[in-house]
Amino acid sequence: MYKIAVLPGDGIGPEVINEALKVLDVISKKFNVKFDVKEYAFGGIAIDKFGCPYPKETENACLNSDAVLLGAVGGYKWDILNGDKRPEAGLLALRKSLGVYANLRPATLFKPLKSASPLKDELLKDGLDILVVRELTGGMYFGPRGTEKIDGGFKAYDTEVYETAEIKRIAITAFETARKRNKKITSVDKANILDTSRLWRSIVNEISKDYPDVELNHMYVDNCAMQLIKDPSQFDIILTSNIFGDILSDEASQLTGSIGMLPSASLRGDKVGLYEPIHGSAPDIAGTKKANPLATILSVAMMLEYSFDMKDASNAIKEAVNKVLEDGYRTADLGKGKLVNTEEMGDKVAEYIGVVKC
Ligand SMILES: NC(=O)C1=CN([C@@H]2O[C@H](COP(=O)(O)OP(=O)(O)OC[C@H]3O[C@@H](n4cnc5c(N)ncnc54)[C@H](O)[C@@H]3O)[C@@H](O)[C@H]2O)C=CC1
Ligand SMILES: CC(C)CC(=O)C(=O)O
Ligand SMILES: [Mg+2]
Repeated sequence: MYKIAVLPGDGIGPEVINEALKVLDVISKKFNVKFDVKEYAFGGIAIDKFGCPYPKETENACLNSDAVLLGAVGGYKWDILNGDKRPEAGLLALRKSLGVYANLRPATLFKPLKSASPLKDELLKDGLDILVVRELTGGMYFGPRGTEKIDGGFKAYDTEVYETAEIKRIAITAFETARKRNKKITSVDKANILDTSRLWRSIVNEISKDYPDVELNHMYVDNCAMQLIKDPSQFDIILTSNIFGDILSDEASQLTGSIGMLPSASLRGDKVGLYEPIHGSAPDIAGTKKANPLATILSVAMMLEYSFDMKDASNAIKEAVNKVLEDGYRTADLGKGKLVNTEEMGDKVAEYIGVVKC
């Protein structure tokens, strides 16, 4: 029996989580594994109910679970709040409390979605399979920040801080992962300007000495943003900092057809893993049944693989997603096809996994 703390969150979060749980239920029956699934308040909804985005009860449940499955947080309603009072601050606190420093974001193009990608056919002939390995518990989002009143207005600052140990461990994750993939890493930084990036680069170079079989190159982040569109086939693993990984993975997602396709796993060695789609709470489409649940469903596939060592079950989900897309079913973000809403897409994946619908 695996204990899963589920944090639906805000906006489309609960909508996509419903579909992910539908799929998990089918997996439970097909693979005869029990999941103890409990939902907890998190994000804006927790602010409304308890006055804080990451209540103690939720934190205890997450720390005592085998895995955490998250929808998304945030929304217009809470945009007037500042700093630690915001739903997004709860997200940072969750990641920090679990210590999940390694955020794996696979940008994979499912073949049936080729026409939904903005890339030309010749750039997609070998498909698209990039893994962004993003440092998740340090850097700009966790450095000192503040706003102070000064003559003539205000002064606001955010600070990027990285220590050797933080860079070492994420670099090791990337090199170990590279050995299981195509042995190629592009480390992305801004070492022509930032001290943190120069430290990043020197430590990545140092770690690379232990992995002579893995090809390493370095690229500035502005160039990387451009190269991703120009020729994404040059990338296999992109190893980068918290803020750069956040931005580049949203960009990479678009090459796969939609941000609604990208799952993620946030890991820390053998500790509790956190699984979430890379997208946010999409308040612009919340309540319209337009949300694509596949990123969250694919996050369940990552959970099965990384936290529960259930590779067959994980593959069953990925194959079902591919088949559903092959048969032409599309949520609105995926372009032309047999238009389905959020629930219908979840139903289709559940059905295609090969168990009687429940
Ligand atoms: N992990 C999390 O909980 C995250 C939360 N946020 C929060 O989410 C809120 C909205 O942020 P945005 O910048 O608009 O980013 P977003 O990722 O929520 O949405 C960006 C665009 O992509 C679309 N989109 C996102 N997910 C989709 C899906 N599954 N299916 C179809 N379309 C989808 C949205 O409709 C929107 O047009 C903010 O409060 C933000 O802080 C943003 C990113 C991550
Ligand atoms: C809302 C941010 C704190 C995080 C984010 O955009 C992300 O992790 O993708
Ligand atoms: Mg983001």
